Amino acid sequence: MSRKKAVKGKGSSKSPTASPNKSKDSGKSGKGIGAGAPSNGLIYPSRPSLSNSREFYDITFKVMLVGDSGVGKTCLLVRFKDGAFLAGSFISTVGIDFRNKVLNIDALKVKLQIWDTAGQERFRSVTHAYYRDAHALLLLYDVTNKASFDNIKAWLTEIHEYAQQDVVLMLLGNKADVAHERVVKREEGEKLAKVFGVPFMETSAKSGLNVELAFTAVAKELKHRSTKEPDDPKFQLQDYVNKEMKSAGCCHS
Ligand SMILES: Nc1nc2c(ncn2[C@@H]2O[C@H](COP(=O)(O)OP(=O)(O)OP(=O)(O)O)[C@@H](O)[C@H]2O)c(=O)[nH]1
Repeated sequence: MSRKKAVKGKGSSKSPTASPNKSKDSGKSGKGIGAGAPSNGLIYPSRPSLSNSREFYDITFKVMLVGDSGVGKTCLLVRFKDGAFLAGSFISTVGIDFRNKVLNIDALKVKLQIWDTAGQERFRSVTHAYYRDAHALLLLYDVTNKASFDNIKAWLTEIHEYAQQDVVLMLLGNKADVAHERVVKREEGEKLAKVFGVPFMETSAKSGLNVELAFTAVAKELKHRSTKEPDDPKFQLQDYVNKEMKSAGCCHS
């Protein structure tokens, strides 16, 4: 499969929904983020709205994929959106790209607008500008690349600097399918996540392991936060993920 990545300023040839040049959400839903929306970017249409994939939704959130170049951000998004794996030669994302997906979460249609950022250092200033609007961040490293794991601390520093304080954050160890080249143990990922107090799991864009779960868990947390009554118990993202993995029998890669 030939691969093309987003080119900042020219829109994406990879995704028909994406164009950083257009107003956010392309205005196709008539409910563009920022247009009459509260300052936190949440959109509560008075009646169900159309996402730009022409699916109705009740509420929408922005999720950003971050992490070193090559960890699999684009592949994770494509797996989630299209159920396919982008095999073959690796073409780095240029700038930023987004795609939408509507999920059914507890009787609500939740639209995730998922931003795929370029991991390369030279695009950092472009991606910084998008952090403050993100409701959730999926921070990826590659279990076959120690440097990408070691860089997680630097990514967290960057996130604390640029993202909203209450952003939903999740650490993902991607490429869990590659047993023979693994250099970061699952336990190491778990330990690091514990130190920083963030939920964690391993994923594989190639096999699909935990991909749907990662996005669903984040969508559940966001939906819970935005609809919960003061007395409602807090949604425990890590507990939810652990329970789901256990029931799917997929705790280990
Ligand atoms: N085996 C395996 N390979 C993967 C997986 N995810 C991504 N890859 C491969 O890793 C390479 C990089 O994937 P991308 O998704 O383009 O990486 P990226 O994080 O978007 O990189 P940048 O756009 O530069 O930030 C590609 O060759 C993919 O085929 C995975 O889960 N398993």
